[in-house]
Amino acid sequence: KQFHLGMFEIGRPLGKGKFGRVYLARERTSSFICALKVLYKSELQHGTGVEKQVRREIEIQSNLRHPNILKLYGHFHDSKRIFLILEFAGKGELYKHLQRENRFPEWKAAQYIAQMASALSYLHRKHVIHRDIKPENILMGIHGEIKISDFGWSVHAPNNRRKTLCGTLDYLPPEMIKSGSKDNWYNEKVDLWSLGVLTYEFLVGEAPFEDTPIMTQKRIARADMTIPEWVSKEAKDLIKKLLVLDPEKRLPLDEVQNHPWIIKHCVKGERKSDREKLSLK
Ligand SMILES: COc1cccc(-c2nc(Nc3cc(C)[nH]n3)cc3ccccc23)c1
Repeated sequence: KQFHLGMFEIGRPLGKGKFGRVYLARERTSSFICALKVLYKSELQHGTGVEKQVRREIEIQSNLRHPNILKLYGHFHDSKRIFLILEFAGKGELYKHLQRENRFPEWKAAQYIAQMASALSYLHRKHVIHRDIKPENILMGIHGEIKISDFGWSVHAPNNRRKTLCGTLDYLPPEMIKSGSKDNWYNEKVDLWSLGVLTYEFLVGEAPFEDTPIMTQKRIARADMTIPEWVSKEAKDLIKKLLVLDPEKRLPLDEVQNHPWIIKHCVKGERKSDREKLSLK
C-alpha cells in the first residue's frame, strides 16, 4: 500500500518525541484515526545510528501484531521528512499517569506487568529484544490497556550495535553496565531485568537504583536495592526474581505470567469463590 501526506487530515500535535513530533491524524477515505510521527531527515544525520535506528524501528514494528504493542501501519517520506503511520493510543504516555498518581495500586501494577510480560513473550518468540523497556516508552489505549512503543533500541538477531547511553541509566541491566562481553547485550534476558525495574517503579513510584549516575551504575552492578516493607510479599518475590545479576537466573516470562502476584490480580472473570471451587476439584 502506497501512503502519502495528502491521504491524511492532520489534527492537533500530540507532543514531541525525542526525534520528531507526533500528530493526531485521520485517513481521508476510511476516516481511520492514527498518530503520525514526523521525523526530519536533517535531524537524522546520514550514517549515524539514528537513521539506522529509524529503519530498524520500521522494519521490526511493522511486522508485529499484539494488543500490547503499538502498531506501525506504514511509512512514507518526502524530500525533507519521514512519516510513520502509528496506532493512536487514546490515553497517551504511561509515565504521565505514573507521575500524576505517584505510584499504582498493586492490582493496577500487576495488570500492567501481565500485559508487558505477554508483549515481551511475543517479542522474544519472534527473536526481537526491546532493550529499552521504561515508562517513557509505554502508551495507554482508551480502555487502559498498555502498548509498548518506540522500537528504536530493539534488535533482531545479535549484531554489533553500540548503545549510546542517552537518557536514564535506571533501566540498564548489569550486563550492559559492565564493559565485559557484549554478547550478553543481545540476550533477551535484558528485557527481564527491565521488567523487574518497571514493576518496582510502578509500585514504589521511583526506580530501584535511582541515584547519581555513578552511584546508579554501582548499585545496578550489585543489584543493590531495598524494597519498602509496605510492598506485598508476593510483589517483593517477583521483583527479587527478576532483578537477578545472572541473566540466566532471571524468572522466565511464562513463570512471570503464572506468578502468584499476577494470578492474584489478573485472573479476570471468575469470582474468588469459583476459583476456590476450581482449585478444590
Ligand atoms: C511528549 O508528549 C507526547 C509525545 C508524543 C505523543 C503524546 C501523546 N500520544 C498519544 N497517543 C499516541 C501517540 C502515538 C505515537 N500513538 N498514540 C496520546 C496523547 C494524549 C494526550 C497527550 C499526549 C499524547 C505525547
